[in-house]
Amino acid sequence: MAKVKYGFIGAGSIARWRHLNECAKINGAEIAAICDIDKKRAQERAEEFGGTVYTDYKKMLKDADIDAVIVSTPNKLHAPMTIAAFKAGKHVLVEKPMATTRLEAKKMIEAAKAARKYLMVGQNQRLMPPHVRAKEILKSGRIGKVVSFRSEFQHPGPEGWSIDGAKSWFFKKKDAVMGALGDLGVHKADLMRWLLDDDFVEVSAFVSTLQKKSDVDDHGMILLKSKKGIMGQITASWVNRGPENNQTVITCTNGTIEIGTNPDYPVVVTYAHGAGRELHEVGAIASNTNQTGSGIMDAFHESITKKRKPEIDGNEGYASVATILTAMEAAKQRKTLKVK
Ligand SMILES: NC(=O)C1=CN([C@@H]2O[C@H](COP(=O)(O)OP(=O)(O)OC[C@H]3O[C@@H](n4cnc5c(N)ncnc54)[C@H](OP(=O)(O)O)[C@@H]3O)[C@@H](O)[C@H]2O)C=CC1
Ligand SMILES: O=C1CO[C@H](CO)[C@@H](O)[C@@H]1O
Repeated sequence: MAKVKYGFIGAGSIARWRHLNECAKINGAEIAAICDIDKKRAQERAEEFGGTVYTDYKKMLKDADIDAVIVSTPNKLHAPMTIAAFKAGKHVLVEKPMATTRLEAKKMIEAAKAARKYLMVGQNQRLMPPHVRAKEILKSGRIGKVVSFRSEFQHPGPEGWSIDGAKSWFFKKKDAVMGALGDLGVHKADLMRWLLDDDFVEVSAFVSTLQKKSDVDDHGMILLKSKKGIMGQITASWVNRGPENNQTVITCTNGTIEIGTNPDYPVVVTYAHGAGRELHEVGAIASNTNQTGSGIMDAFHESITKKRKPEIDGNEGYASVATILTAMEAAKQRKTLKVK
């Protein structure tokens, strides 16, 4: 079988540490092209991983040999680049948040349908080994039904991740549109929808901008209610100066699951009424580096080669980003809103 040829738009942090790295290790995958508006950056990546260098993604998309495209650029560019890639007949893996408005997200889904190509969204928290284990435990039914949860993603801010440090686009409304809620909260909205096998129907939220360098929110909290009636809380923040906090605690009728609260045991189950504990040693929760589970690139490649719709498709991406967009609206209006 011929190799699947991939083109990368955006050669920054996530492309470098995850997508290109993972792609280079996949049998049957070829890094055919790397595009970045910063030519030097694209050239550096191409020296390391191979591929033709582009600075204009529209030119790259004209290459008929490229089968699939990975969009990892500032949020605002996700939708136009994805739609252009579908028009050029490519499959697309787009980073989260998939879009910055509901309309854009819908147009991306329609464009995928019209092109008969796959759209996958980079909501990679679902693939982290502790989260996969927690899902298995919940599914087994041994700790009963979920009642409530809290899930947090707090780290010192994108300057530690992004290629441009404190000057990064993440802090600029014109490129990022959303702040910490859109950046980290969307991971948690997606994770919780998937873990609970449920959708959020009502939200209220608070957001603030605590750092001068940011003109988007950098600290936010959402209260959520699901279709099944589960209530929970998501915190997303770029102002935590301690170690990264990527924790989830799920309370069920027969016990509690803690994910990421104990450094030695990423998943801890405590049964109700002193009926014992389970300590699970299962890999790490990691975004840009040290990923120990299978990555999103592998999942995307598998979907293409096995001709199977990606599990994290456009509709999944839509439901997660719509939860966050509604939370942002709820915060602004100081109201509880129905997720739409
Ligand atoms: N799933 C996950 O765990 C993660 C997801 N992400 C997501 O990935 C996306 C990218 O983030 P990250 O890699 O950290 O950001 P970076 O800033 O490190 O990289 C983005 C790159 O895109 C380039 N770029 C900007 N405009 C264009 C354009 N028109 N054409 C081609 N390239 C362009 C930037 O160049 P320049 O700097 O010159 O503008 C930069 O090199 C974000 O949406 C983020 O939310 C990020 C990290 C982890
Ligand atoms: O998981 C992640 C780690 O931090 C990055 C910068 O805030 C995010 O964009 C990313 O999704």
